Amino acid sequence: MKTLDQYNFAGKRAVVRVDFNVPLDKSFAITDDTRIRAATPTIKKILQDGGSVVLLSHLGRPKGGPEDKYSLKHLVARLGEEYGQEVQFATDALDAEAQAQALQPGQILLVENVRFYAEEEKGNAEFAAKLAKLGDVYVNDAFGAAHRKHASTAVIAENFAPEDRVGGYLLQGELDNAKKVLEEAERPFTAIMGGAKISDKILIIEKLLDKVDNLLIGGGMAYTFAKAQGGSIGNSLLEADKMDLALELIEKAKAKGVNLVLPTDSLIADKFANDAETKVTPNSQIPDGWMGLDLGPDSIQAFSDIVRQSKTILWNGPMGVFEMSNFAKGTESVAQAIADATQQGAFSLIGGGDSAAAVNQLGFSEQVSYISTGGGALLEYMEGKELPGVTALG
Ligand SMILES: Nc1ncnc2c1ncn2[C@@H]1O[C@H](COP(=O)(O)OP(=O)(O)O)[C@@H](O)[C@H]1O
Ligand SMILES: O=C(OP(=O)(O)O)[C@H](O)COP(=O)(O)O
Repeated sequence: MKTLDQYNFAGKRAVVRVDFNVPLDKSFAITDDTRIRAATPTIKKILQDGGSVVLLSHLGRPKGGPEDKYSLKHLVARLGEEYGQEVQFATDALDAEAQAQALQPGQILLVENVRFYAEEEKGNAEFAAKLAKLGDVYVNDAFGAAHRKHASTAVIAENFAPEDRVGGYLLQGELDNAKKVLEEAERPFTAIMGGAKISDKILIIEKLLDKVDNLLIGGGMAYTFAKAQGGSIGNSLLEADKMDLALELIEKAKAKGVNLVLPTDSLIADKFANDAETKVTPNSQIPDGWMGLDLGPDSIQAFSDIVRQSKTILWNGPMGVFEMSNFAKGTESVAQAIADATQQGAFSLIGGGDSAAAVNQLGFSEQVSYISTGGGALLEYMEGKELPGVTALG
């Protein structure tokens, strides 16, 4: 893959695929601009070389044509601030060529949501060829969408000569950090998996069993393990069809000598609400009508101790329902332990939309080594799958 520093953009018009799929509130204000800020070094480098930039992105998952709430026009003002200059806007991805051709060196054009055309997600070659006409070099910096074989993330590259296909700084940086964890992890290496569903994370957990010394499993998915081991979990989250798999994972971990740690206690609630009644019980003895919504104090202690002694840490998925303040302590404590370990020289990589949001929301973003902009993309890469967005640059 050709890197940005190997390319001189002077006099070139670069089609840059970014992942500006950012959360917007009801009045279309951006609530987390991490992905916008993460792509800025790439855009600045092109402009500083004397090139111009045509930005392509998706926003959300529009079905069946344009929808105002998914319009990238809501990002124009924020992008203008980010780059300190005017950002032009093309209201239709298939009618942007004249505007693109009129760009002068140093200018930026943002093109409307490519997913307003169904051809984008289908990876339609004709559609991709039309998008390719918007520039004379293709830069992919959309790591968060690199696991999609869509027209603008992958197929488009075929329309450019190999020397005019370039990986952006963000794409490169994400791959470097993921590789560092997978291939050069200093030991002890601890992975912390949480969140809601085992089914989403099963492949990565299996893969990690070959890599890690410690695997800590918290959050909602821990209750399927507790139930599979014969415990009572009340109304806690359960994927009943994954109980056998949970037991298999425990056996595999044993066979591979991995220290798989499950929570021993939980903070349980009598309803799924911040003002619920709460108490602490062993994870295997949750009464009917109650549900585990966070780690209990013993589990927090055990998880934090292991994290603090680790030299490489990978975290994906919150330890409880951190969106409700009364159930955020497990997630916050693990984040604190990661921050402490990082300060002692450990390398910490945070992946997954909700984990990244938790780290940002709880104020730890400056205290970890790297927060990935990819959710699914990072997991797929770590599972050993090929990322079409990266392969296409070859
Ligand atoms: N004990 C629990 N019960 C129910 N939901 C939980 C529990 N622990 C965590 N969650 C929820 O899991 C969600 C995140 O899951 P997931 O999407 O798998 O994480 P990520 O986006 O980090 O990969 C959060 O919204 C959180 O509230
Ligand atoms: O938000 C994204 O991925 P993520 O939810 O895995 O972090 C990317 O923009 C990809 O979006 P998609 O999952 O609609 O293809």
